[in-house]
Amino acid sequence: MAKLQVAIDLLTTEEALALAAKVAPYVDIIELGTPLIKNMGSTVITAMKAAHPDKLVFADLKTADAGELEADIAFKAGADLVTVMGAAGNATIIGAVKAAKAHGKGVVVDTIGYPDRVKRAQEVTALGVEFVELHAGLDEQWTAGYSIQVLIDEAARAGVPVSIAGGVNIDNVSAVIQAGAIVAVAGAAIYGAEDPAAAAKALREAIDAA
Ligand SMILES: O=C([C@H](O)CO)[C@H](O)[C@H](O)COP(=O)(O)O
Repeated sequence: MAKLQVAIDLLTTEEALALAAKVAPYVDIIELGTPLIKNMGSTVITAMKAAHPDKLVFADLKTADAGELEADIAFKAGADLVTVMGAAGNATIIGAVKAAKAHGKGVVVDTIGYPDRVKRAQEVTALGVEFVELHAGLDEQWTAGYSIQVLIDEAARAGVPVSIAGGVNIDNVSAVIQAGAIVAVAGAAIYGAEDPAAAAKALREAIDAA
């Protein structure tokens, strides 16, 4: 069954915990966004895992170097999954995977900004990562002409475990799952909704029906 990941791009631990409390019944993975971790440090990871020990806590570190060291910090704080940039060297990804194995946790590679996301997804899967995030970041989403269809098409031909992030919402989540993504990542569609719990519930139901 495909998973729903809520991406929390809020800026304080208090706000993140409040949102997670509302949407936890409907999500499998709670992502602490990069701006949130940069603002609050690894303490937000510890607080979220303590509040939701039954969920996978995803620390969106977007590591570009010192893979083993940065991943180790997040795993010690309570993360289950951490991100490393696909644009980083293989040595960085291998280092993070080493830390993940030591903790019994996992690494996700984020392909944001990478020219050929499918090729990189296939390469890094061989390095032992859990899955690869086919990702159009917020800046790319706000660029004229952006469509999530690009990511959906890439997922359909990736042939390796992928998630999709970059404007997932109730109108496109079925296509995201039907394309083969094992995880649908939804940020603004949940935290920006008037009723985040209802938004998460609708996404959960659409995923389960896809
Ligand atoms: O990872 C993200 C971005 O780089 C900011 O941290 C987002 O969480 C990701 O893009 C999902 O958010 P939405 O696109 O708002 O669904």
